[in-house]
Amino acid sequence: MESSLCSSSGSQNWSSIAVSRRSSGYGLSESPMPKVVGFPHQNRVVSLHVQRSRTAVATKSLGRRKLQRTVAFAPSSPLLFPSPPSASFKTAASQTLAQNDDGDGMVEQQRIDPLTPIEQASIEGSLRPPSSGESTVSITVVGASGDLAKKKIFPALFALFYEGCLPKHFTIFGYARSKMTDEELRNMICGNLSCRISQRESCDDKMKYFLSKCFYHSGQYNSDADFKQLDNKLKMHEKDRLANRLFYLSIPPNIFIDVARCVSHSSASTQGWTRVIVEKPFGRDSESSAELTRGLTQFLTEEQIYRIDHYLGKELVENLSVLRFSNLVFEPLWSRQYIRNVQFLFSEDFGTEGRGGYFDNYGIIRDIMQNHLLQMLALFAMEPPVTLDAEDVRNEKVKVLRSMRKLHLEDTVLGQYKCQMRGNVRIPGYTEDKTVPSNSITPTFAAAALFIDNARWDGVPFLMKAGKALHNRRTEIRVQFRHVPGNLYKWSFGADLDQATNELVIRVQPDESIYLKINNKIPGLGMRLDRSNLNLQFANRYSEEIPDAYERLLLDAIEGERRLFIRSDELDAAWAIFTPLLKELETRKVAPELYPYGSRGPIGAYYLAAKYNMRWGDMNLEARS
Ligand SMILES: NC(=O)C1=CN([C@@H]2O[C@H](COP(=O)(O)OP(=O)(O)OC[C@H]3O[C@@H](n4cnc5c(N)ncnc54)[C@H](OP(=O)(O)O)[C@@H]3O)[C@@H](O)[C@H]2O)C=CC1
Ligand SMILES: O=C1O[C@H](COP(=O)(O)O)[C@@H](O)[C@H](O)[C@H]1O
Repeated sequence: MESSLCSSSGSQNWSSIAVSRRSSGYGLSESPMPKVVGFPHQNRVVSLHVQRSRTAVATKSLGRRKLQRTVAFAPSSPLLFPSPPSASFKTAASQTLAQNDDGDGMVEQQRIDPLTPIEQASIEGSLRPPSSGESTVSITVVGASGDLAKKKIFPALFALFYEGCLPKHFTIFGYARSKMTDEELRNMICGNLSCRISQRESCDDKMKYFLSKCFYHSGQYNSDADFKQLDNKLKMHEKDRLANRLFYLSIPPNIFIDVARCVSHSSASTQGWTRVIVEKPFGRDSESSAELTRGLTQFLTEEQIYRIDHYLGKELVENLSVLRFSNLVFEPLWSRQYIRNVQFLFSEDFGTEGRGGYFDNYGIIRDIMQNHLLQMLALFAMEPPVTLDAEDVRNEKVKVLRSMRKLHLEDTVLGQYKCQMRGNVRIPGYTEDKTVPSNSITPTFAAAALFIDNARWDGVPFLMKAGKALHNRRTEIRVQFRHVPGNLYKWSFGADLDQATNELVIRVQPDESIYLKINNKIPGLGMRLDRSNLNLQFANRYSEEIPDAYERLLLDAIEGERRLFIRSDELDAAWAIFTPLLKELETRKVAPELYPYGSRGPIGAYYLAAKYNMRWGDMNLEARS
């Protein structure tokens, strides 16, 4: 159980990897006192803080969730968690380093990179171990006065604290230009905090304690002096402990680079790690995305940048690989041989209310398809990774994204919602939003047919559909299987054999579930067939509350687990698929088809599916609940 994992005794000891050029790379568990190991690495020193930690045991090969699984199977096995680790483990870790020194292209290239200020500081700092032997994590939410911070980030941090997943020593800072006292920040946060339904004990006490660890600093986003003041405040809280710092950039993208510079120059940890979570949008197309990456990497290493896509933190997206790779009934079917098409569906039953200013500059393709749906597609379609390590998984994602055909207009349908009457109430259309230009042609709906030109998926349409102001709120992956060859019961389906195809539905939200549509005999003396669902509904099966995506991702960032964050080459590959279409839309000023608020979207989407001889799974009668 996740909750028991975080609450268990080891949760307050943290591993710290100071200047490792590779993210989840090297972790050793040794003694209660942190040690600093310096590795001469040609002209530079790569150093590791080696500290007693449950998570630090073999960090490279055992991620948190792998540990979790191990705990679940053998909770009391002393062999699984040797403490201190065996000599053989230490040797294995040293060999990893030696191998990297010798032949690894990535490290080779890094040898000639100049050190960033953060690295320089960290390297210098790492030669001065902290005197107390303890470590602390400081989390600064930049853009703390904003919507995302209020609704998602602070509540997720509290949930982690509530579950015992934050280390013993932690401090949370809000940073933004708005003037606010610590108390005002706490008042702003507290309305959105909630305790897990399953375990409400000491809820009020925990909230009070958590709020007492939250502080606020007001400053400009481009002011080194303001970030230096933040640094001083952080130091007061960190005392003489080894300080690790996480910055969450919950701000508009045009100020990402200013903040990265200020963090790097004025607020980076000089001893422990410094990591920066960056929110989407990561650019508007291939060029602007590459420019953003170039800007950020002037001040941060790629390993310090955690590009967040909150869909990767959703329970059923995380479950996708488990479903596929650990079930014999699915794994062999996962190819063009058995799968006819795959659909990635996103719908919201509300418009862009309140976010029209942001949205109009991006549109639904950039807001949902290029990131959330494409990330799910990559996880769905990638080849089996060598291990579940971040780099192995991300390598496979990059490969499958690079095998995808570039998207063009003829395989796309665009829509924009218009006003609709509900009884006597008039629900305004997109362009009636005051923050949206009245002649905007930004799509609030899009459907697209994508293809992966590799051996596994050749010819299989991967359809995406995403829209705002539709009839329901739902995110799903639908896998439609091929017809059964020579189906003995085909007479019972009439002319429409499509009625008989098996369909696997992974409902990401709401009402998380996985169900498989099968053909079944209706009980009785006759022979009548019926479509039924083998249904795994999470709410019925599991009593645990499903954690919010931001909880998982924040915890991963604190632990240095990078698997669910987007690497820069992955981002490049993702933009390469959509940029030609986005350019085409801009130059040709393609007008979207209007659809009424609360409807099922433009009719054009049906024709797109028909072009590939398929139907949208969410349009079947049985999917209409
Ligand atoms: N809200 C959501 O659901 C999602 C948001 N995102 C992304 O997360 C980030 C934060 O989202 P959200 O909280 O909604 O954003 P906000 O627009 O609320 O911005 C956050 C804070 O940034 C500061 N800010 C806003 N505009 C500017 C500006 N032009 N120049 C300088 N500072 C500015 C404001 O703080 P102050 O004035 O106090 O400095 C504001 O409180 C954005 O990048 C967004 O795209 C991603 C996914 C979902
Ligand atoms: O990133 C975004 O996601 C939300 C939808 O997230 P969900 O977790 O509520 O499904 C979307 O509303 C927003 O437009 C987009 O920027």
